[in-house]
Amino acid sequence: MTSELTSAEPLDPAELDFEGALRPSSLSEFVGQRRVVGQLDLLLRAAEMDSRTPDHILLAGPPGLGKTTLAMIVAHDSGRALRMSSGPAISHAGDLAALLSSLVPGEVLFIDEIHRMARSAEEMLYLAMEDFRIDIMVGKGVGASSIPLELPPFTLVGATTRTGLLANPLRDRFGFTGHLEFYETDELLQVLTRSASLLGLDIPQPALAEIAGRSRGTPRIANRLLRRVRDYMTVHPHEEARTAVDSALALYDVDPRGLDRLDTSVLRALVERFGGGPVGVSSLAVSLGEDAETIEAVVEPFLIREGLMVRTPRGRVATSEAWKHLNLTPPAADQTLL
Ligand SMILES: Nc1ncnc2c1ncn2[C@@H]1O[C@H](COP(=O)(O)OP(=O)(O)OP(=O)(O)O)[C@@H](O)[C@H]1O
Repeated sequence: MTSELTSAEPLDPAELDFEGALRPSSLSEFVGQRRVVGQLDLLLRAAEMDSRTPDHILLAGPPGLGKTTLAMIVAHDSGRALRMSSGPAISHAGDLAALLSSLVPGEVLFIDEIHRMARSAEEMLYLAMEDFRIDIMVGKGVGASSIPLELPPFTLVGATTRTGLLANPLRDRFGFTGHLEFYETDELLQVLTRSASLLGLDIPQPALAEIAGRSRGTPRIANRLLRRVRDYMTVHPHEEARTAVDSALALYDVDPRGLDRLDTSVLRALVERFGGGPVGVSSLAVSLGEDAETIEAVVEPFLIREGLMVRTPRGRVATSEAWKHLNLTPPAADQTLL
């Protein structure tokens, strides 16, 4: 299991409060993701000039990159109310019907992990997104009938870590899909500088830059590491800031490149148990007792971006860089795929 510190998911209520306090509330405060931010800005401004509800928006990317934050900003910047739900909370069509029928005109409906919504609800959503109406089934069997229900116009913002799991008809009904990318280190430094100032922490830039470089390209993780470094500095007030960062992060198994315990164990399994691959993600997951979806949605995108793993039609393969990172000798060139 991954540790609390390096998991890209929000975990407990204290964590959520902490995240809430650091969340940027407008597009101008949102660091990075320039392409998606520019596209969203245009979409919102055009809708405002035409006095209509903005098109439905799909936000895709690994956890902790700012999908929920952007959904909140869409509501805030367009002066609309926001309703929040998530795919796992919509376990049948009735849940979605209740949600949709209680929307106020123009409201922004955010559905996190939309790929995990029940299939029957997904089908109901097609009509709701396109025509702002749903058909409610009454009764069962031969006596069943459907009652059409008009909905107020609304903007759906869906978030997913797995676009591939969304049915095409659902994907096609979003007017815009924004793909969020991992952040560059200098962008994470901006996130951390802002967070440190909001939290009233006096941490020098080189120490913040070190945290930024070890945050897996993810603002949520950057903020969480900052919190642990702050704890460390509270307990060891005389330690120099840059050394304190190294000590705090070593304590939580964050390696110099930002790989956490789960990243390292996936890489190790790939190299040591499967000779560097190719291997299927489900075999990797079973060998580690981990969830295949977590590996696919959280670990893999980061290892691929770091140039440590590649996806091939035959499975996942460790690059020679991965062997080096683990201080192991790669097999002879004629045996490696890369
Ligand atoms: N671009 C950004 N600038 C500053 N802070 C950010 C940015 N993106 C995310 N954050 C910070 O990271 C935290 C996590 O972001 P958020 O909850 O929006 O991620 P998410 O992609 O929705 O994750 P999940 O898919 O797990 O819900 C937020 O509390 C916010 O403080």
